[in-house]
Parts: sequence; C-alpha cells; structure tokens
Amino acid sequence: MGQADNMTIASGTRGITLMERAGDHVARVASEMCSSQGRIAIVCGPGSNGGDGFVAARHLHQAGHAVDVLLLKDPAGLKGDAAIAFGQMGLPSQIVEPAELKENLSGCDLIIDALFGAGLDRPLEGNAAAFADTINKSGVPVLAVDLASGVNGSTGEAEGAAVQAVRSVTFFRCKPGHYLLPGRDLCGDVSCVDIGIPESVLHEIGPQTFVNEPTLWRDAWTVPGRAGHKYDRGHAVVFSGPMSSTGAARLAAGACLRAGAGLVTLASPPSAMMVNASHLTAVMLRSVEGLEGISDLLADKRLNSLLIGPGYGVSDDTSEAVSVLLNSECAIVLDADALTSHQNAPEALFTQIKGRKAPVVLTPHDGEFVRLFPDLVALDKLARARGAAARSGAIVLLKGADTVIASPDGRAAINSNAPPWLATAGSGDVLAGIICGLLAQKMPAFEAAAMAAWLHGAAGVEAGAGLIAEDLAPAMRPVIARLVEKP
Ligand SMILES: NC(=O)C1=CN([C@@H]2O[C@H](COP(=O)(O)OP(=O)(O)OC[C@H]3O[C@@H](n4cnc5c(N)ncnc54)[C@H](O)[C@@H]3O)[C@@H](O)[C@H]2O)[C@@H](O)CC1
Ligand SMILES: [K+]
Repeated sequence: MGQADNMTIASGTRGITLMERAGDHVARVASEMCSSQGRIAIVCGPGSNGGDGFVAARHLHQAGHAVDVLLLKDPAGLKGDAAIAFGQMGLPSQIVEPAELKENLSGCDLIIDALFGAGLDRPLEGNAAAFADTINKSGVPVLAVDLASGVNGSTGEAEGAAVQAVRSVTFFRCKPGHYLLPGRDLCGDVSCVDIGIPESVLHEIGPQTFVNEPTLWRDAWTVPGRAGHKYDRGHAVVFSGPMSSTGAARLAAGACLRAGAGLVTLASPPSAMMVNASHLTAVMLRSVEGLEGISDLLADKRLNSLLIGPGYGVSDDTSEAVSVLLNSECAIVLDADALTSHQNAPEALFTQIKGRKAPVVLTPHDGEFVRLFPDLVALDKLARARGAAARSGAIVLLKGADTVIASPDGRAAINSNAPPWLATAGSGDVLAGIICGLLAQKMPAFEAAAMAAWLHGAAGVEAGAGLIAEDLAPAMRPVIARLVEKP
C-alpha cells in the first residue's frame, strides 16, 4: 500500500488529496453509524492515520455532529500531510492523558480510532496501549481508520494492546491484516473504498497475496462439457486406514467424488474390506495389501490423483507408503498421519517432493506443521506457510479459521469464509478429499487447494450451525451449482 500511495503521488496526485478522500469516506461511514445529532470522539495518533482523522473531523463538524478531537501526542510533532490536515481542520483539539480519556469518551455515540494504521512499527505500549484499553472499555462502538490500531497490517498480529472496532474503512485494497486473525476480528466489518489510486499500479507492484475468492481460481476450474465423459474428470484414489480407523478415508473419498473427480477408488487394507464395503456406494473399493499392493495399484496409469493420511496411522510403514506414492506420476495430497509420519526426517520427504514433476499438497494444522517445520513456527502465518512451501516444494495449506494456502512460487491466499462450526471431527478429512478431487480434474495445485478451502468454508456456511463432517459433502452440491451458474 505504501508503494501504491507513492506511485500515485509520483504520478501527480498530491498526498493531501488522497488523505482528503480517505477522511471524507471515513466521515461518511461515521455518519451512517450514528444519528445526525450524535457526538463523535476522534482519537488521533502522530502519523497520517491521525491525519485522516483530522479530515473526517472537519467533514463531520460541517455535517452538524458534535466532534471531540482527542490527541495522543503534541500536534507540534505532526509532519507532512497530517500537519496540513491538522492546520486545515479549524476545530479545537486537546492532548489527553490516558487517565482523562475515559471521561472524554463518556457520553459519545461513536469513537473514530485514528491512532495508528499502516505505519505501526511496534506493539502498543504505555500511553498508546492505555488509550486502546480505555477505548475498548468505554462500551462505545468504534470505527477504525484503515485498521484497528495495534493490528499489524501485513500479518494480522496484535502483539501488544489493540483497539476492538466494529467497522474499519480502508483504502484501495485490503491488507493481509484485515483477513488474518486476530486482525480480522479486531477490525470488524471492513469497507474498502476508492481514494483515486489507479488500478494500474498493481501491474508494477505485482501483489502475491490474495483473498481466497472465486476470482482467484474460477478460470482454472473446468465445468464438465456436454460431450464430457467421467474419465475426463480423472480417477482419484484415497488410501484407507486399518479396520478400526476407516471413517476418515471414507469421508475424504465422498468429498473427493463430490468435488467432481470422475471416479474415486478407496484403497483398503484387506482386513478393512468388509467395513469399507458396507459403507460405500458410488465410491469404488479395492483391496490393497502392503507396499507391493500399492505399487501394483499405481501401475494403472489412469489413476491421476492420490490422497493418503486420514486415519492411516503414524508409522514407518506410512512414510514408506508415501514414498511409493511419490514415485508415481500422480498429483498427491499428504494429510494428517502422512505428515506426522515424517516428523523425524522431513528433509527426505521434501527432497522427494522436489524431485518429482506432479504436484504435492501438504495440509497441516498447526500441530502437524510444527512437527515438519519446527524452526518456522515463530514467523507470522503468511511467512510460515510461504516458508514451508519454499522449503518443501509443495503447495502448503496451513489450516485454521484463517487458512493460508502458499505456493513455492511465492503466491499466498488467505481464506476467510470458514464458519466456526467447521472445527469438528472429520472436517479436515473432507478438505483433503476435496483437494484430491480437484487435482483429479487436473486443476493446477495452488488453485485446487485454494478452491478446496473456499468450497469447504462455503459448504460449512451452507450446512450451518450444528453441522458434522458428514453434512459437508451434501452441502457442497448447492455451492458448486451456484459456482456453475455464476461464472
Ligand atoms: N499517502 C498516503 O500514504 C496515505 C495514507 N493514508 C493513511 O496513512 C496511514 C499511514 O500513515 P503513517 O505511515 O504516517 O503511519 P501511522 O499514522 O499508522 O503511524 C505512524 C506514526 O506512529 C508511530 N508509531 C508507530 N507504531 C507505534 C506504536 N506502537 N506506538 C507509538 N507510536 C507508534 C510512528 O513512529 C509514526 O510517528 C494509513 O494507515 C492511512 O490511514 C491515507 O491518508 C491515504 C493516503
Ligand atoms: K486506526
């Protein structure tokens, strides 16, 4: 965003003009949020975020609101556009000690948080933290300028105190911090407004971080054609665990088929054939024994996408099975036990992944991630996922309420449509199955993983409160139907 601002300013738009537009938008949203008689406290920090606040104060005053401009620091220290905006405001303001802020905020109908935005460069401490704390305890709704103060726009992290907003107004494009947790929750509902930064700056900046929305992958997804055949849509194999843990693989296989794979075979240990057979209908079943059995199965070159891990068991046998799979030419999803089984020798796994042509998708949750990439866990979530993708050569889908999908080529997508109900047993197996189903249809792996995370979230919303993993594959049907209808 800094680059976008600078390029716009370099091409002739003055910084103060951008600030004027930003502050104007903030004032409009503030007006929507309280009655025309409402009293608004605008709490301003030392940089341009505060500058947007000064502009908003002027507009709101002109619109007839009672406005209190409260300053964290001495305005003598203001620089650049913020100093200009302060000079043009024409309203009284006061520097407030943290202890006095509570009284200043009492009786107001809305607080505009213009303390810190994109320029946050350290956690909120001291007076700034006390300001955030007092704002949060006031019980007054907060509209944040750009993002909730204390949230790091690049990472979504809030290492110190942070303001809790109900709404945020941001400019030109959202920042990762609007989508990554806890930033997403702290910023509330986000409106992204146009302040005159031309779209063309994006060509030069070439952003590599995306919101996971259909526009990101819709063109890479093929809707079956009229003359299409099921064999055009690929043949996926999901590997089942032993007799006592077969459900995870069946959930995955069902979701794989629902995601559009032409055929899905569940490869079952002989001992688990009976239990698997008694539960399967459209998914096919095949008895596969040991590593030799897997090799024999994979000799069939029509099979093009594989999933191993859900309920498979953590053991050396599992890592050997994974190695046999990696020797094939199929696209592969490694989930759950297939990841944990490599905790003692992750480098060997990564070497094998990097040596093959067909893609591999790893789908760790935080616990599995730390076993494979222990030195990366201190990084922020985007950096963790990107670092893991670069190191492993795989697409990494790092799960959570803010799932991140990262590619070794540097692209990363942040998923934000997952309802909390998705945190339930078997949900991850379904997700792995969806990815496998999209890979079977020859979708490129980054797009397949991103679409799968989105479909999984949308199915969770469709199934609604009280869902269990079994509900997800049926709920995908209307979601897919809507995607087909609205290209
Ligand atoms: N031309 C532009 O660059 C535009 C910027 N805009 C606004 O400008 C904001 C960015 O402005 P700035 O870069 O001036 O940054 P901020 O206003 O976010 O804050 C920077 C100031 O806060 C101080 N600071 C940072 N972290 C602190 C902490 N934890 N505790 C205490 N002080 C801290 C810095 O030393 C600096 O003085 C955006 O968020 C947006 O609101 C908009 O006006 C649109 C145009
Ligand atoms: K702010």
